[in-house]
Amino acid sequence: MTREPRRTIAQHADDALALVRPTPTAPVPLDAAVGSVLAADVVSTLDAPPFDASAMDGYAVRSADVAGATTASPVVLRVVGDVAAGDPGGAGPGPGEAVRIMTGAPVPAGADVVVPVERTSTGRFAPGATGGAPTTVAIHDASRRHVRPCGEDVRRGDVVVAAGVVLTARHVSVAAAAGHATVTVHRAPRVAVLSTGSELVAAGTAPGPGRIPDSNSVLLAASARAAGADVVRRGGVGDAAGALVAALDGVLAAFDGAAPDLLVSTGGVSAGAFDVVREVLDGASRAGTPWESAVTDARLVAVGMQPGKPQGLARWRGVPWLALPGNPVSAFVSFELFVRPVLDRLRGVPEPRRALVGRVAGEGWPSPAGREQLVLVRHTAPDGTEVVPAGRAREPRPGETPTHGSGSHRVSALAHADAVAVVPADVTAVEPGDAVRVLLLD
Ligand SMILES: Nc1nc2c(c(=O)[nH]1)N[C@H]1C(S)=C(S)[C@@H](COP(=O)(O)OP(=O)(O)OC[C@H]3O[C@@H](n4cnc5c(N)ncnc54)[C@H](O)[C@@H]3O)O[C@H]1N2
Ligand code: MOO
Repeated sequence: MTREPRRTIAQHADDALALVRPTPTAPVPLDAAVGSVLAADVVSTLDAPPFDASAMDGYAVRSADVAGATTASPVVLRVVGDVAAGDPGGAGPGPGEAVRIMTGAPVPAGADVVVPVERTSTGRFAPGATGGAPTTVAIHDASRRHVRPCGEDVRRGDVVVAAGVVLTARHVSVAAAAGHATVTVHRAPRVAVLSTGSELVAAGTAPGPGRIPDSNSVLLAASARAAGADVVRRGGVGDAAGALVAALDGVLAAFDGAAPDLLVSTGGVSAGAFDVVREVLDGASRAGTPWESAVTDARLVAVGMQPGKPQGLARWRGVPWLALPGNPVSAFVSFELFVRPVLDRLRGVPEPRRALVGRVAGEGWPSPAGREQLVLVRHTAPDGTEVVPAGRAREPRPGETPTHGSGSHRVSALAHADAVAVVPADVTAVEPGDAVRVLLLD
């Protein structure tokens, strides 16, 4: 029997990350850029505001005219014009004069104060232009300026959004305000997801004897898509090397002929007689086969973790390939620990690893010696710090013999978890009240 090299989670994550580089960059319209990673700083081409602008609907006046105006002792000015938002500005008030001005309009030359309409004898503006309105106005209070100075918020040349962020609606709105119609982003990673196993049937199909629904390819494809990837999915590849080789070659052309950036498979990596991914990756089995030269950098490893121990990585005709185990919870934690950081690196995230956060165990549980344990947990209160094992759809009934092991087949817990606790290898029991570190799930 050959023993696989034993790796820690951190080592295997490093090995996986080393397979990929960020995708190429290109300018993309703002509406299409949300969710992508910004590849170049957004530098403002404009001042914001681009001119001294009124912050209020009111009258633009000269401060020297209105100093000390009060309701009891107002200053009366002659109204000589209008300036609305979008007007270019134009002639300002002379001494003893006021110009009606609207919020966002450029403050005309000569004026340096805007008096809100409520602080004047007008009280409120009727809709429409000045015609017919009073030609004088009494100013009751000009103690505040209500002018937004040019460049107060942003100066031309300022970096308004820094490279490396995952763009949201907020970021692209700032890019628009800064004068841009496009931003430069990394291309979405192209990811092909394959699930292997002759027992698998497509979701929604009645399984029949010995068969089960293919939930892993749904999980991995949806997870990759939510992480910003373009995804093709090939579910239920049969447990024969030829079928897997054909499926791998098939997905190489599935993105309109462009090569994927990453292949992710589940199943077939452990010790079974029909573990087809192992067969294709394993050097001894590969020798002399038609796919011998298609596989490079292949490693089948035992990672010191539970669940998720058997893992593979390689390149298939040069394309990075992460081979995850088939048990559903194993596939899930493998995605979070190994695939997600690889996707993040591909799409240009500068720090592809997620930080763990501190929580408190609300219940205890046993943990295997010598392996890091990944436990699906849930918070007991929405904003709380206490977590408990996420559980599953139902507990054993009286008289039922509970199964042993890590429970990596119990798919239903995935619907209850909102975090994964990462228990160090030297811990053999988590006690209620213990500090635990968790990976928060989206
Ligand atoms: N003799 C040994 N047997 C096993 C070992 C071992 O070290 N020695 N390791 C166990 C561990 S740990 C794991 S994890 C599994 C991983 O096995 P594979 O990656 O080869 O996965 P499969 O055998 O194909 O499947 C395991 C399990 O998961 C179900 N499965 C597979 N694919 C899907 C899918 N797409 N959707 C839903 N469920 C899926 C499959 O039916 C099996 O029940 O190996 C242990 N065995
Ligand atoms: O390590 Mo396996 O992934 O126990 O279930």
